[in-house]
Amino acid sequence: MLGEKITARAHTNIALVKYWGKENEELIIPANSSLSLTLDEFYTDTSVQFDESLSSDEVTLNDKVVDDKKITKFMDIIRQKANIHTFARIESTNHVPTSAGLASSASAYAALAAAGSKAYGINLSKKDLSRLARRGSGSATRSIFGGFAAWNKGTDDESSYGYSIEDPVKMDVNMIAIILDNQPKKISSRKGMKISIETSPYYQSWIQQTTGDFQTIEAAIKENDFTTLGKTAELNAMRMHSLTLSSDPSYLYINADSLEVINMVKELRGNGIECYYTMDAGPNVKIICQSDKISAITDKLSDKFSNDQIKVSGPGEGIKYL
Ligand SMILES: Nc1ncnc2c1ncn2[C@@H]1O[C@H](COP(=O)(O)OP(=O)(O)OP(=O)(O)O)[C@@H](O)[C@H]1O
Ligand SMILES: C[C@@](O)(CCOP(=O)(O)OP(=O)(O)O)CC(=O)O
Repeated sequence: MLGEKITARAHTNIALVKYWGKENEELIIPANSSLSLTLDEFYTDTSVQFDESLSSDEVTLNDKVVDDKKITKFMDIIRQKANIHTFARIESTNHVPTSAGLASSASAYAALAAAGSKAYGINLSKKDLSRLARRGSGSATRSIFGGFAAWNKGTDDESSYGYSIEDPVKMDVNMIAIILDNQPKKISSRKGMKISIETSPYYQSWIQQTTGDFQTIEAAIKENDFTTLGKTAELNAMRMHSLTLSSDPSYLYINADSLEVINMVKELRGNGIECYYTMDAGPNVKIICQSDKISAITDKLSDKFSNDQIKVSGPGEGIKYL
């Protein structure tokens, strides 16, 4: 028997308050709540169809056959919920560089959760969809929602879920991603955050600080206060990266090109062009700015980077079926 083929689209999100560390690795319960902006330019389309003639899941990612145990493990969670033990054909296309700190795992598992659950006949609310997506990759919890979204830390599977803070977004806010390297990173976020939580002597301070950053950014969104949002997001990102430096062994996602972009942002700011930077588990930098500053920033960036390395994105929408 062949099930119905279901296709879902999920956009990536970039955290303004980062998730960096798990309290429960199996269930992916984070050590802190996080908050993000979903982006319209980067997304994943995934289709799922179960097929009784298959003896294992058949997965293609960007038209290439992949053998990824994480995907099968995730599909097993869906199969268990649906009580259907048939394997599936899964086709996924990333309109975002894979594994390069541009949150491909966020859009990937949000799209797979939505397409997979529906293909196996389970209808989930957005909250339950976010709990399911979380089991694939933590940041995917937030990609179920558009605009500003959050992931409530919680303490167990039930209480650790995503929710919308504001969608559509009222604030004029954009992100400019500078693609410095589109190769998969050497230390995955999963591995990196594990080293940090286990060895950084500053980890507890991070938890305290990031709880305050969450409240500050949440209030800034409500008050349409771009300056506080940008400043706090920049600080939060660097606080996260300082955990990587203070870990044993220490590691670093920031490279020489990232530093060059960071310095450009500081220079632009010094010249009255308000903008802020954030970075995830890879060297690419994302600049947070308002619409009237985009051309001044991209002009400056184009002194050093080519046009196809510079991607401007506004707020994106939440999960949808195609
Ligand atoms: N469309 C997809 N479907 C299923 N799995 C995917 C897809 N795209 C990426 N992945 C998987 O997601 C993982 C990449 O996630 P990883 O967390 O390392 O990087 P990232 O998401 O790009 O960056 P970040 O650390 O900022 O989240 C890899 O295991 C990759 O195979
Ligand atoms: C730096 C981050 O982008 C880390 C994201 O980590 P992942 O969600 O990729 O990790 P796993 O849950 O282990 O799959 C910050 C964030 O998105 O909040």
